[in-house]
Amino acid sequence: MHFQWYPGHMTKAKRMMQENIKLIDLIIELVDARIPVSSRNPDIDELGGQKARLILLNKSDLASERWNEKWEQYFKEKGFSVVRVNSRSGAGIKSINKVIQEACREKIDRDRKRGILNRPVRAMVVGIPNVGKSTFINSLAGKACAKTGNKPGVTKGKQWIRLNKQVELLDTPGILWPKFEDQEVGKKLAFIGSIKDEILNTMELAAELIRSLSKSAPDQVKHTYDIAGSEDPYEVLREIAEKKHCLTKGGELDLEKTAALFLDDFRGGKLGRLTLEFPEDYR
Ligand SMILES: Nc1nc2c(ncn2[C@@H]2O[C@H](COP(=O)(O)OP(=O)(O)OP(=O)(O)O)[C@@H](O)[C@H]2O)c(=O)[nH]1
Repeated sequence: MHFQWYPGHMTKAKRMMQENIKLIDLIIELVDARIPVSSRNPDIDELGGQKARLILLNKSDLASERWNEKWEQYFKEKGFSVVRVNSRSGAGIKSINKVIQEACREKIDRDRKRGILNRPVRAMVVGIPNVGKSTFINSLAGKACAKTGNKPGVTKGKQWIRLNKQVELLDTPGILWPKFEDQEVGKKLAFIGSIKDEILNTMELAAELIRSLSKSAPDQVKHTYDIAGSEDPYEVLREIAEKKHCLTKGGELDLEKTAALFLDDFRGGKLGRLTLEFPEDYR
């Protein structure tokens, strides 16, 4: 299975990010809690230089809570501030302001020593496509926020969202590109739906996901669909098709449709909260 992306967009996005990073104190990086490493682009570590760093384990509602905790610990050990969030419901969002202040403590102290008081921290949200950047910004900013920008002293063309007296957020998130060269990474991104399905073989992808879950969460598929659960992933698709009466017009089992349904169920959390990669594989 091969995955592709569009190199032109990547270069432009990287350039924009390099320009924007100069303006900010803190990088808020969203990752998908189900695949916290595969949904990052390690280039951000180099681009970010000395900036304060906050990692948000977003879509934490779709990942296993036990593994969310372990991943939080993993990133903290690497020197990041970390918060688990569900940007859709707003869970975890309230604690962010305090964490931002802590993450930027050095900068705030430095300012204070120079006699600069109450200069807001400036932050930028970054992450791969579909990780939830817009949802997060809306959730954090809420309705009460006012857009600043295009005023004297504010960089022309940049829009800042004033979250409160202490924090301003660049209103356009930075798009990072995942590491598609690694086929394992590409596969996981496809599982969570971050690569367009049209360029992928749905049945093959569903079979791969079934294979992967049979190792990490062996009973989940069986329980969800109340099936015996064969060793062969294509047989599992057949079992699901039978249970769901997923048939073609000619009355045959419609495995293509079943595969799409299965992937939708997984992505929507109907199979339960499932994490697809684990910290011990990245130590
Ligand atoms: N379950 C769940 N869904 C989420 C969460 N955050 C975002 N989503 C959903 O994920 C999808 C993508 O969210 P967006 O905010 O559009 O993602 P984005 O990173 O701005 O995407 P691009 O514009 O492609 O860069 C939407 O369907 C959101 O509703 C979350 O914490 N939990």
